[in-house]
Amino acid sequence: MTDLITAAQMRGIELAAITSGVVTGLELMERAGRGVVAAIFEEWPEFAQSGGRAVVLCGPGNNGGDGFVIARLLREWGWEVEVCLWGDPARLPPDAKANYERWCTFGAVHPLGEPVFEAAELVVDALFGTGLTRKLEGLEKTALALKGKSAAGFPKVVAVDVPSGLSADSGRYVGETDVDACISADLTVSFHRAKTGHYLADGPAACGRLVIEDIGLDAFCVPEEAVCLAGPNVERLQKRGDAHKFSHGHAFVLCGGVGHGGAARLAARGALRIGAGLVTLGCPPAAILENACQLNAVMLARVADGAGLTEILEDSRINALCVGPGLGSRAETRGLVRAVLLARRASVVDADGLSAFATAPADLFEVLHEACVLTPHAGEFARLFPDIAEHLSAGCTKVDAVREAAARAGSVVLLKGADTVIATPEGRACINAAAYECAAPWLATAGAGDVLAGFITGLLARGFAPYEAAQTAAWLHVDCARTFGAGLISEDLPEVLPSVLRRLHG
Ligand SMILES: NC(=O)C1=CN([C@@H]2O[C@H](COP(=O)(O)OP(=O)(O)OC[C@H]3O[C@@H](n4cnc5c(N)ncnc54)[C@H](OP(=O)(O)O)[C@@H]3O)[C@@H](O)[C@H]2O)[C@@H](O)CC1
Ligand SMILES: [K+]
Repeated sequence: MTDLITAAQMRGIELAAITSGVVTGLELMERAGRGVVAAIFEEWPEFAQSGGRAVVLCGPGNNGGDGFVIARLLREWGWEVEVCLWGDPARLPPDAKANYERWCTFGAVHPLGEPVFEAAELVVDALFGTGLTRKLEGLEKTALALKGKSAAGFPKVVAVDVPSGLSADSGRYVGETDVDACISADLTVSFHRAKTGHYLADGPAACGRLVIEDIGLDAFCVPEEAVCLAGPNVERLQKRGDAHKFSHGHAFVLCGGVGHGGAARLAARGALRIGAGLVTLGCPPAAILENACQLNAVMLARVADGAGLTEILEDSRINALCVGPGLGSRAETRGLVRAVLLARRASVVDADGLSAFATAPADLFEVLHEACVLTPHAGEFARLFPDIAEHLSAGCTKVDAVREAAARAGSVVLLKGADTVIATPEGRACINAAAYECAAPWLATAGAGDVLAGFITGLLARGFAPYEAAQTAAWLHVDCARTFGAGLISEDLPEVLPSVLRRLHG
């Protein structure tokens, strides 16, 4: 599992290293600068062969200090380097000042004005890193100039730690800085561990490609509350040779009325493909014929209302439920959700199952329990947790928002997006990022969320714990989309799952 940390956690690790006496701040800055230059040459090997012209933009803190190191190292490689500084050199922090003074023995430092980048092959953004605390102003002309590349794609823009303007925690532009006033990089080089902001919100688009350089801090522990990148539990996904269908559980998916069964059928298909031993679709009596015409391996049951469902759930072998996809705003929806949750089985509450409680979220929280997974998209989340959604708009990170929501709901919450965040009531959290080498643009398609709900339900039926089920399902969902590629529609997701599982089990 890849750990992700916040800016404050990174500062804590750096401080622990420096106070332990094993390394100085100056040495860490040297390692950071060296790491950036190594990453640049790895990304563009031609830059290591022949020197070129580089402009290094340095800011008023230690990010700027890294910039002075990079300028010196590039110059040693034969590059012609120009350095521009934002702010007053007399006010640089000590390590940055030491590297500023060292650079001054080689070349000039210009005030950051309107640099001319046309002739540069490389621009290094060492303006602001993890210390950006407020709205960034005055960078508009520079940022815009950098967005206009030559026909050959120059200059390449490399951000040190984070592209200036972006929050290393939330992945959003600090203080609602206009995106045009922020740097967009081709490559971002960060240190020790990726930060949550590299994967959330605007982070991936602003960072370009992301490389993490080791600066020798591994002896200093990652904090317990670190977030990780989601990954599948490959071992648990495998099935034992001696098992029969009931040992893989029985998933039950609630279905909408006539003409509204597609979403639940997609979920049911997902649950079956991911390995639930049996899957039953529970639909209103009038919709039996419609569903019978479309289903084979998925079984059918009549469910008129909450009371009818409670009767069916007397069969204790039904061990995982999915309620919400395609249920609509029928009067029965709330009753069905209540019946599902009062049965105290592992359950996924999605889509209309969540929206049904928009006017009275407390009624839902009252019956939720720790074996549930809520899978809202941003709109459903805002309806259930309006105050938390406001914090999110005000700059709180998506991780913190989902943690807060999970604590309130007393259930696992999975907030969908290209940066899906999953959290438990106790504060464990992971990000399933469809970004960088895992980008899955074709996943933004109708019904994809229904299949995800089905995947989670299927894993719950197989006995996965809720957080583990949500994490593994979310990862597989993105991997299915990436494996299928262009032209993906939701029906394809369950069908491509076997090849994804085969690859995983190699
Ligand atoms: N941690 C580590 O292990 C390592 C860290 N390293 C490097 O250090 C970087 C962090 O350095 P940092 O803490 O000095 O912060 P940084 O981003 O340079 O900015 C701080 C300056 O910006 C100013 N400022 C803030 N907002 C502003 C605004 N809107 N407009 C204008 N000014 C604004 C702020 O001013 P103040 O708020 O104090 O008034 C302060 O002067 C990190 O990203 C990495 O590159 C590596 O060397 C190796 C290991
Ligand atoms: K930067």
